[in-house]
Amino acid sequence: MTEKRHPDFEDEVERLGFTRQYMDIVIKASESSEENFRENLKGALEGVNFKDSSLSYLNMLTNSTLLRRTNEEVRNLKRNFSKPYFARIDFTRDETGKDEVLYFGKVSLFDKETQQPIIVDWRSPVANLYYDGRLGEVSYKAEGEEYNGYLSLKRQFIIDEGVLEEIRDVDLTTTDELLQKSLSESASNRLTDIVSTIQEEQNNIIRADLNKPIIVQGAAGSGKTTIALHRISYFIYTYAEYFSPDQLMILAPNRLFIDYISEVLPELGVDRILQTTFVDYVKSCLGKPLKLTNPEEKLLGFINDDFDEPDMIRWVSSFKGSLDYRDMLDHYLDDILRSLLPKEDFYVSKFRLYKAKDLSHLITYEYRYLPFYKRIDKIKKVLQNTVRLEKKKMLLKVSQFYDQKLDNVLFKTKVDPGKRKRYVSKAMDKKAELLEEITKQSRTAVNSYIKKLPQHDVFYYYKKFVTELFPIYAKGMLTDEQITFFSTHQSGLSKMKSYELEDLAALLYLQGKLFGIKKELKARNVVIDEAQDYSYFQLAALKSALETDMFTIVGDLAQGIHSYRGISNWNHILEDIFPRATYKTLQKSYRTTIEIMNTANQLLQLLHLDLPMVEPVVRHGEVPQFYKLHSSEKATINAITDEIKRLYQQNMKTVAIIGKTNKECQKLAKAFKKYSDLPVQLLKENEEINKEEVVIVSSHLSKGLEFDAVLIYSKDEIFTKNEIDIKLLYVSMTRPLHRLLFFGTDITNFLLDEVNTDLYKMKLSRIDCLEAENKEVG
Ligand SMILES: Nc1ncnc2c1ncn2[C@@H]1O[C@H](COP(=O)(O)OP(=O)(O)OP(=O)(O)O)[C@@H](O)[C@H]1O
Repeated sequence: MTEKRHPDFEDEVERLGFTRQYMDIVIKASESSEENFRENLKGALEGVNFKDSSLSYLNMLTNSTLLRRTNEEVRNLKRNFSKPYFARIDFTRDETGKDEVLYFGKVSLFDKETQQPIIVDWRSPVANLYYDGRLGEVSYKAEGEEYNGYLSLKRQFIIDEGVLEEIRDVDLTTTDELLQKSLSESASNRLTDIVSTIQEEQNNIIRADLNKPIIVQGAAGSGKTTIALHRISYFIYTYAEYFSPDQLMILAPNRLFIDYISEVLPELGVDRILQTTFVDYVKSCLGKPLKLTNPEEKLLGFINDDFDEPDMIRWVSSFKGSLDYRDMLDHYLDDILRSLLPKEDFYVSKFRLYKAKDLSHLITYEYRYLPFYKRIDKIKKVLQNTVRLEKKKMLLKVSQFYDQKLDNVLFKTKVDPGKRKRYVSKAMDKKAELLEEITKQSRTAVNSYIKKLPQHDVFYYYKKFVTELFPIYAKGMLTDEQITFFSTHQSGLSKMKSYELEDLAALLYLQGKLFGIKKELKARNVVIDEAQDYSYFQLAALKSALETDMFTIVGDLAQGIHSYRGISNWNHILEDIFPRATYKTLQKSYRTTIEIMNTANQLLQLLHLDLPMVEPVVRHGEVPQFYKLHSSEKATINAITDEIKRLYQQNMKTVAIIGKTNKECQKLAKAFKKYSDLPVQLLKENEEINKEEVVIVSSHLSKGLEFDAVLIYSKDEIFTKNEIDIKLLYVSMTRPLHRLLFFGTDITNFLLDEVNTDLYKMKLSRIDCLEAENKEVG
């Protein structure tokens, strides 16, 4: 049922030709002036047979303006010109009994004459039939209505540079060959879109209720990042009228990762979305530079067992990420609010225009929907309005009062003229003085009144809390030992005028509650990747500051290398932070081979997490191989270089060497520069990956990335059987698409002694073999 012998092949070639010509004409119509368009069209139409369409040459000429599209649409058409669609379905609609033939691609295109779709966008509701529907009776939903019908054909196309290469009809028995083909290809160092091979379980996540948050626990390589990006694309398409892409935000673990996903964004039409990291985002929200201790140092401290009191350090980190900490801050916020309530009534001159009690009521109740200092702004406006309204009245009252007095004196004949004169002059002075006072105070009273209220920034409030007030709020909740440790820890940071990553949730939370977040930073829909490394409070603070629960949260607890500050289960998040969320899991891994996944799965079991084993999509490869390091550095580098060259010969395009920590990687990179002719790139967090070079990257930074082949290297730093190490090793082992090699002083460096021996191979490098042969000959 494949290749060029397919009976419909010629028809499909013709259809593809027609589609491309139509696209070409639309592009030209949109880009050129009317006159040029006519000229161009003559050329474009030569030899084109529009037998399938009702378009005629004349029609096209008269409709040239109708063909015009927006710049964005033209850009999309151009982008997809070489591969306009990837699939087709034949669907007979119950309602009308009509047969519909629909081609799915990454743009939509309509025949202006017949109003028939030439290409249907993969995000349209009817495309669900392709992703979800088996052949036979099927249905799909669009705008709340259900449509039924009969699906008689599902066809996939492989089109390369505008040429139809293959057709495959998918039925119940055939496996998804397009998926197999796509998975066997090599990694480009950038994520790609998968619209033509989205699987049913993934489609369910992409299209899950867009009005609800979603949390996805997905195995390594199950497509979480990819699916999250496709869901945004689907969201933008569905809500194009209500949302603009700049109201969405992607939070990625680091800059390197943003670069890694950046290629897929324009392909999916979502490149206008704000892409940032949690740290950068919080910094923008706080609006002031802040010094942050290097979070990796803490991770390394745990990895290397550097801390005197590791349990307490771990406790502080996890406490600052907990909802208990948030609750404590809520009590503190109650007290801050109390401190902001006015103590004095508001006067202009002798006139009391507002009672403090009433203003407090406004702050506490009427404006409770606003951040505290926004409420004060409101109060300011209320007072300014009141003054404006009352000013005339006050002036009048004073004038009338003194005029009356003066009248009385002037008409009292018995009064001594000298006395009267003095009285009049005094009264007139008093009147003038009061009028002036009212006029002046009307201008200044509000500002001076508001100025008396506490005016501090978020850093002041937070610092006061952690360095002074903490024991008060923590009393009864924490032990004395914990309180003392916390206070000392924070004072140390404060002395260095520094914060640590774990403080950012609290700072963001306080900022949101006290001052609010600037409009341009207030995303209405947020995607969080690698969410297992977030703390509960980080998620709660984002939700609170952004005032929305529209989050797409994807992660994998098995890769939670920051679990000392991160989350350990999704239930807590579902119950306490996002109760409206849909929860889904992805168990299939699309990245790597069965052989590599089997080995990684055995490590996963050491973690005793309540997670099922990862199911690799059926794709075989070589079992992972272990190579023993040489005693001489030079010989080791030679052996590794030789193996990498062999990998390149086997068409592995991207190769990475992963070491446990950056220190191990630095040493290796140095040795490589000395002894190897292969160019290497020691990857840093803010760098782009260079495809041409062998990437050397530390295990924690490799999270989320993928390469054709991965060598895990361990000389000075071994992976021990503690939780962080197992996770780091698991992350490293799940990066390759095709090949996994271990280079170490012993198999125990990689916990391979915990793995069935048939799941990996002990190998001698070619250089070792040669040496062994030489010895024998000798
Ligand atoms: N349906 C699919 N068709 C083709 N390729 C797919 C599909 N789903 C996932 N992939 C590929 O599998 C690989 C892993 O995807 P992705 O990086 O999104 O997974 P992940 O769950 O985020 O992984 P990790 O947690 O390990 O970082 C990518 O190369 C992606 O293109």
